[in-house]
Amino acid sequence: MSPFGALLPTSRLNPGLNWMWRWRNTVYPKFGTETISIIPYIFGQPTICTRSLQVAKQMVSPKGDFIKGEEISAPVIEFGHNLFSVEGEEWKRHRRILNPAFTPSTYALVWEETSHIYDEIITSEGWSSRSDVLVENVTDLTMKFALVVISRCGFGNRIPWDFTEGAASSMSFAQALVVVSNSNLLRMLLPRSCVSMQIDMLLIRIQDIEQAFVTLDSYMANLIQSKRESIKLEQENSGALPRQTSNDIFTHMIRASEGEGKLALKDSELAGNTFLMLFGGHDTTAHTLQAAVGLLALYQEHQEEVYQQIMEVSPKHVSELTFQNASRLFKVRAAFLEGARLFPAVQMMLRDAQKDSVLQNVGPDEEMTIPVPKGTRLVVDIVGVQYNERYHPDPEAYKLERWYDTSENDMTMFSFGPRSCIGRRFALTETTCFLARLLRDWRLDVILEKGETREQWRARAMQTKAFMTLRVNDFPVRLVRRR
Ligand code: HEM
Repeated sequence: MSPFGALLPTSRLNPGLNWMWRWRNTVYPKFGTETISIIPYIFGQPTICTRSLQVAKQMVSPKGDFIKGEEISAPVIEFGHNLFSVEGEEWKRHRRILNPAFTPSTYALVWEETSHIYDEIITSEGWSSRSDVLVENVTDLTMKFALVVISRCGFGNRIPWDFTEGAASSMSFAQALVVVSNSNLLRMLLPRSCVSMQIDMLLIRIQDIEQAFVTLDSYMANLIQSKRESIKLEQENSGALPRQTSNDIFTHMIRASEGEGKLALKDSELAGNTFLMLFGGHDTTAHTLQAAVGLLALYQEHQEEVYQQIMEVSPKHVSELTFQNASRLFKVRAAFLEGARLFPAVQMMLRDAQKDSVLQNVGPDEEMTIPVPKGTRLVVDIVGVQYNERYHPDPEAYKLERWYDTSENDMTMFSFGPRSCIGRRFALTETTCFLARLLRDWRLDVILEKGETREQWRARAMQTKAFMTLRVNDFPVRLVRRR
């Protein structure tokens, strides 16, 4: 469970990053408990992992015993400290600055933009006159979709669906973001001197990684500069600019970076939070949406049920699918949440014990406690929690009704308590709108191989790979026009 171990594949000798998903049904039953420890053979610190919510809540409590140590936040602080990486009073300051950017008016904007983006997809991809469309790689579609949404609603940057950028450089911003999110761990481990050498394939790849960081750095610097200019202009012309330029998350951050006192962001923190919002607001949502689309395409009867609800909400015209009507689309939201339960993009949450401490209620005997020496790594196994039959009976089964009557506190895929995901409603809004629009127009279906059953498709296509986030392997889907 070290950065080095995380780079190696999951095997009996090394848990790697994918063990939680691969061993989800075996590892805890094997030891007869919901909290286990991993002790390294050769070097490294011991790790305590749990799939019990009682124990998990103690691990992520902001009380102060367990924190995101340097190694844990390293992959997201390349550009500066941010809301994810800081602790205690610093965390409260970052959260107070960013909270006002996540309001109902932000979500109304997210809904409106998602709807526009869907219309742009239909025209730009040439789907408007087609009765049948093959989406060769769902990940490409959902990654681009989530990137365009966060650019428009997070950064007030209204890039069109068919954007082409980076013409002058050899790597586009979108590619750079993907390379950076996939390679942070590798970059942390490799000495920078490797970067100037081009000996073999591996080192050429390292050069790509470096270029991705440079591309992203310069993109973010441009973004910050042009936003500062547009805010200045907006102040001069007060109100003459469109709403998106003044109500997005980024504007809140820039204003804080120009302020003074308690609620001010330093320049490095502005860059750090910019990266965090781009990455956190994009990668997680895209991979969860991909899983949700695959599962809906697989389970036709559930898809039909969701479709019926969409038609009840918008019987006459698509314009009836409004933000105000979003709460009536609870089956659509459930399809996203069940995708996120079965394939949680954030598969684990890590903390380090900063002093000797104790974990309470460690099963199977509820009274049991275990000592946690200072320096121990703690892991909330979100896959384990979400496949725990105590919380989700028949955990491998795809059941949308699990989510019909739930509160936000039950959505463990977004964490729990004060440090839970600040972008939860943002993600739920964009994905509910996108799925509602897509399913209203198209019936989704998987592409089976000759003689393959639907369950065999699930076992083949819906395997995972883990980088900074957990994701399902690439797969195609077919869209068959309904109207
Ligand atoms: C399906 C989509 C998403 C999932 C599954 C997800 C999951 C999570 C989880 C589990 C955490 C807690 C991590 C920890 O404590 O170690 C978290 C934190 C965070 N997420 Fe998300 N997230 C999603 C979408 C978003 C979006 C759209 C944004 C921004 C627009 C975002 C921004 C953040 C930030 C800034 C934090 C740190 C919060 C803090 O420490 O106070 N996330 N997310």
